[in-house]
Amino acid sequence: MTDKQVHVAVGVIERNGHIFLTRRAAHQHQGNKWEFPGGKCEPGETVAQALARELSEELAITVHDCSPLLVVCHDYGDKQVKLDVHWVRDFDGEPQSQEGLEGRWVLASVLPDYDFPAANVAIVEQVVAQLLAD
Ligand SMILES: Nc1nc2c([nH]c(=O)n2[C@H]2C[C@H](O)[C@@H](COP(=O)(O)OP(=O)(O)OP(=O)(O)O)O2)c(=O)[nH]1
Ligand SMILES: [Mg+2]
Repeated sequence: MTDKQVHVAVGVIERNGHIFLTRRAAHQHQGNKWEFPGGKCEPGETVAQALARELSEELAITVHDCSPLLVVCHDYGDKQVKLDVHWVRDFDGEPQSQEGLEGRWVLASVLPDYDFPAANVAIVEQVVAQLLAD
């Protein structure tokens, strides 16, 4: 991982075939795009710890367990990201954006219709393929 690369813990929160998405704020990097909730890993944290912290802060849910799905490295030019994507199926609470962002449950089959950051193409493919296989 290079110095400039940002390590991000990303959660695919799934319940009954639906995935919870949030929409990034206009002023943020990749503003107004839909995303799988998550955020940057802090020094000394495991990805699972970072994900649990971010989802508690951003959505007020308690993650009990998560499992690795895939890692996506992407260069946006202005920023390089390493997205460490995990399934989140074992959690308590109803996700609700604590930061005033738009959020919604989306049926997996319509995920390709959403406007995500470029790095998310591979994630969406994996999620749809896995859920159709279930
Ligand atoms: N959470 C998340 N970030 C994504 C996705 N796809 C994608 O390219 N990103 C990028 C956008 C950002 O450059 C980076 C996430 O960093 P961030 O700035 O939102 O992290 P954070 O939640 O810790 O935010 P902050 O504390 O800096 O406000 O990863 C995604 O699906 N989910
Ligand atoms: Mg975030």
